[in-house]
Amino acid sequence: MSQEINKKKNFNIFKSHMRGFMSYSTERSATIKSVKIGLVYRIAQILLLSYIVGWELMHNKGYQEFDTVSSVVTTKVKGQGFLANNLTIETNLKEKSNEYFENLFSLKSNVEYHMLDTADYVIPPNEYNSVFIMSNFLKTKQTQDRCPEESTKYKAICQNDSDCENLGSAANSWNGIPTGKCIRKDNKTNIKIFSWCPVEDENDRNEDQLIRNVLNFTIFIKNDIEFKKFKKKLRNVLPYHTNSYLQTCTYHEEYDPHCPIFQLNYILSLAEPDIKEKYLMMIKGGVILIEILWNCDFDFTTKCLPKYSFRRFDTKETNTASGFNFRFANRYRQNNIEVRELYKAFGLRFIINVSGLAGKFSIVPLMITIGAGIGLMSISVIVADCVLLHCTKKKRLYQEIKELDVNSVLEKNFSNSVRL
Ligand SMILES: Nc1ncnc2c1ncn2[C@@H]1O[C@H](COP(=O)(O)OP(=O)(O)OP(=O)(O)O)[C@@H](O)[C@H]1O
Repeated sequence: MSQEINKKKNFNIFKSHMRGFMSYSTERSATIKSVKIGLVYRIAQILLLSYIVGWELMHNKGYQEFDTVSSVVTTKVKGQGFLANNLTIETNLKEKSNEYFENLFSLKSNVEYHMLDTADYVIPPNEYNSVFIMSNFLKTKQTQDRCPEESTKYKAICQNDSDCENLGSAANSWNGIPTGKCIRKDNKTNIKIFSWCPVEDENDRNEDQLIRNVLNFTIFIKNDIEFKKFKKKLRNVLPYHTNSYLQTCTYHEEYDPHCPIFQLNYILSLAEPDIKEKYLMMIKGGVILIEILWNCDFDFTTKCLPKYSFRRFDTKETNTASGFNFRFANRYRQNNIEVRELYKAFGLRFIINVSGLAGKFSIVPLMITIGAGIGLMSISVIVADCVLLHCTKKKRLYQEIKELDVNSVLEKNFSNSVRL
């Protein structure tokens, strides 16, 4: 008995599923004369239309196809740097006034100078999308020998030879190999090492290691770009930029925004507005990003001009690991002994970053934007339907009209005709 009931139940479920599956809903148009619904519908239409035309078509240039920039950058630095003899820098730099720093880097009439040019202070001479200008350095003439380790190194100071044992990993950052002995020099007793001697001494810093006049150096940035899709090649050296023009112009945001020659002082004043920080950067080193932006619209013109911006990339002066420096050495033989001049170079690393996007009218993106816009317009119907079916007094009636069940109408009509 119960088996038969179950069978019947399953058959009924199957029948209702089949009825659902075998039904078809078709669109039906119903005109509702209501100011409120009409207003909601039109406002939704206007908003969508202004979004499609204003934002997608006009602002996002939905009628254009785009291409990103491919670029090559080369640089050339010019300017005369000077080393002044026998003047010392004071150590408490952070407490010094701006005038003190200005004095350090400016030229003075009463001192003897040693001149440096681009081949001396640009290291290495040529780099990809980057240039390093040395503004300060520490030079140590060295030979292979045994000498005291620098006092600032961890565990480098000793009292007697027994202190030279069990150094562990402390000696990893040292200048040479510990010999296991102490050595006394200049009223200090330090561990003796086998190394390039004498070792570099950070505390022995003279003003003559600062390169004066650095702020007046100029960088010529030659930037060639290409938008492959549009077969367009452009450069930041413009047709009216003659050699004599390039030798005299310097970039200025307002007065000469297209001159590709940049004065260091101008770049630094935009990248680091704090004057003291600017000078500390030249003493301890720093990194500056030069951004070149090519945003081009080739609809009505084939011309396009770059925009430059400058910002400091490294973190400002902190007590640990601030600044930017590296070492290099010049080697030669003197009296048949190998000698090297070790340079610890501090300076400004300029990184040049080129980005850009070009757009040009094309029928395909225009059609895609219009098609997507037409699709979006149906949202206005959804909004009006929502208000109609859920926020009006006659919502039940509207729901019935909207979701009309044809079978029930047919049944009603049939019973009416029978009655007649
Ligand atoms: N950093 C710079 N500051 C000022 N002028 C520059 C700078 N770099 C190049 N110039 C000048 O721009 C012009 C074009 O430079 P480019 O390097 O193409 O030619 P160049 O004849 O090899 O230059 P040069 O021999 O003077 O280094 C030259 O007149 C050059 O002197």
